[in-house]
Amino acid sequence: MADAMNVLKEFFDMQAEDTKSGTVPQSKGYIYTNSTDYAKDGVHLWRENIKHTCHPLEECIHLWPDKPTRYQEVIAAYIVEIQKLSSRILEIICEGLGLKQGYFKDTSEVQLLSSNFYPPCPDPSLTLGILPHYDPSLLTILYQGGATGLQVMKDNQWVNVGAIPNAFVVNIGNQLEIISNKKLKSVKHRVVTRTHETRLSIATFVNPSPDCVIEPAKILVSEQEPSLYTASQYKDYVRRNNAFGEYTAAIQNALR
Ligand SMILES: O=C(O)CCC(=O)C(=O)O
Ligand SMILES: [Fe+2]
Repeated sequence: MADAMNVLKEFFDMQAEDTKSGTVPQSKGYIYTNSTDYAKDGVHLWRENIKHTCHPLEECIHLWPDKPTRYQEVIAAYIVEIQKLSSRILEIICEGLGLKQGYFKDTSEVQLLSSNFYPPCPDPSLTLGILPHYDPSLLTILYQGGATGLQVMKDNQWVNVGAIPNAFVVNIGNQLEIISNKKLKSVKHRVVTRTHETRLSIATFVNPSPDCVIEPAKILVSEQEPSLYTASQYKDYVRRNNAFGEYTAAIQNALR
């Protein structure tokens, strides 16, 4: 975990030196953004971000940044562990919902990494690190080191998520809400900025493969509890909801 954080910090430090403002959206590879492009973003978020797909690992690893030189090796090792962790968590959720073993195998194949670097912000009242949103994933495994800033919506109030070093935050995403027919609820969250602290986070979205049909599990639907969602292929869901904002198309291409 520490290695992954270090290599991402180095990556963000290198961008500060040699990247033009705005974005490097590529149809394959990775997407780096540093919201300094006011006009285009509309909202000025206080963060830099890198996104790339991690599945299948052996096919996409060479499309990731090659500087710092250890990036590919370190992040691949991190992703392999995250994949094991998310499979375990999904097995337990599966059991908890009373679904048959292995129910999530096909729906949890694709990992998408999204890492954010939030510099200190001179006036946190003026901007956010990331706007309130729900994750379009099945699950999100978030590592935030010991940093604060993440908040979740609970009973109509923003609640700070404790900054526990060496702990992962596990967010339920929209797909798990659909499959569980809302027994599990996708969590609304945001990141606030801090005057003196930096924040580096690594979110790994555990996503269904694009063709996978997502719908409430049959066993969770009955006359008393009718289905609350219609079936949809994950790729259609992503397109319809513009799930990754202006990078939706680039990410869809990368996942193909
Ligand atoms: O940077 C964070 O801690 C939050 C990231 C997040 O919510 C996201 O990428 O969806
Ligand atoms: Fe999120």
